Amino acid sequence: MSIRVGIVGFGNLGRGVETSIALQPDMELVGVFTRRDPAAVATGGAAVFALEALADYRDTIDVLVLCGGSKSDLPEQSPELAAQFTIVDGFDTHARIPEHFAAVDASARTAGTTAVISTGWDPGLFSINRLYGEAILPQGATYTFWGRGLSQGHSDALRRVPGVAGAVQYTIPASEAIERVRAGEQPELTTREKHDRQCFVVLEDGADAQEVREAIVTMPDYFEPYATTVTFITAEELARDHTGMPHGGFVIRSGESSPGVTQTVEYRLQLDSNPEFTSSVLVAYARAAARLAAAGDHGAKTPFDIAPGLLSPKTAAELRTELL
Ligand SMILES: NC(=O)C1=CN([C@@H]2O[C@H](COP(=O)(O)OP(=O)(O)OC[C@H]3O[C@@H](n4cnc5c(N)ncnc54)[C@H](OP(=O)(O)O)[C@@H]3O)[C@@H](O)[C@H]2O)C=CC1
Ligand SMILES: N[C@@H](C[C@H]1CC(C(=O)O)=NO1)C(=O)O
Repeated sequence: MSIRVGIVGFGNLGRGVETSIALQPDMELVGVFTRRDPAAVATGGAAVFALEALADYRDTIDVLVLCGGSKSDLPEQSPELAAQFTIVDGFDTHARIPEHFAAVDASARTAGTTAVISTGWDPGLFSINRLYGEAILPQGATYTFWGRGLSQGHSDALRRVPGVAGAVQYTIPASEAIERVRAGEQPELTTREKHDRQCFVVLEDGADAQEVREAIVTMPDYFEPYATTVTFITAEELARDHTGMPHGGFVIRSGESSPGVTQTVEYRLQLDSNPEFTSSVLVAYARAAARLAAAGDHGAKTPFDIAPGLLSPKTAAELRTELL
């Protein structure tokens, strides 16, 4: 029996989820549900429906993959849709994950659904590797570096600023900080000492550039903690120079298992396409969410709560013989 999937929101992630589902032996895509006019949304072949039509699909969709923006879509959509469906989201406003979890958990427990939140790569796979490092090497230091690459969450946050017609954000890691970490110094590094953020913004006609710049650099959680630059460009330049979405980074845990015995754990990603990779993670967690829901394991989950085997289309017996 295939897992029947719905996509909510059709942007970079939504397109990636459609592509990823086509690669899965045990999944089928029921359709895309959008807040826009369905006729205006071009998919790779998937049927498109108005978001309001979702209520008619409660018996024909096993799990929804929510592809909205974390700045303002998911805080509303995830709790709302968890009241009707098993869902997966990539909510990535780290400072607000506890409150997002609480809101989604209350909704899912009341409805008897399962909701996997904050999966992807960070939060997500990087979070899991930070946990492994700290559980295995209690004496040590953990570091996370991203980029240079395009952050979808920060680009989405830029696009939500009044007066912004289009935007992208690149994350730049501090090479000196990386060198100190790799040298085993275990330095104390502030947020500002690890990354800079470069924003490229297209203004709406009549928007005030200084007001937009100020709204960006002071934005809590996203830009305020960082050295952030804002460059205004034309829509033509955005379309010509900023369509690729490569990214990547690494998590490193350096610690001592006994005095003088240093152990280093590193997990690295190098991504041609941030959205296609993130979508692939969301789809694997959609499989886990559907299985947890079928087993009656309801409420909100983070990637920490989910056994890795649930992500695989292989049976537990196959995993024991092939991957253990
Ligand atoms: N955990 C992780 O590691 C990661 C998390 N993410 C999260 O994924 C979120 C979504 O990223 P991304 O897909 O790049 O965001 P997009 O801006 O591409 O899409 C967000 C939403 O905007 C709407 N939209 C898309 N295109 C248009 C358009 N042309 N006109 C009007 N509305 C549009 C869609 O909703 P609708 O169809 O309803 O209009 C869509 O769901 C990010 O905010 C980030 O938080 C991303 C990467 C990694
Ligand atoms: N959630 C991020 C995924 C990684 C990238 C990132 C950053 O560049 O700040 N933080 O986490 C994204 O939206 O791309």
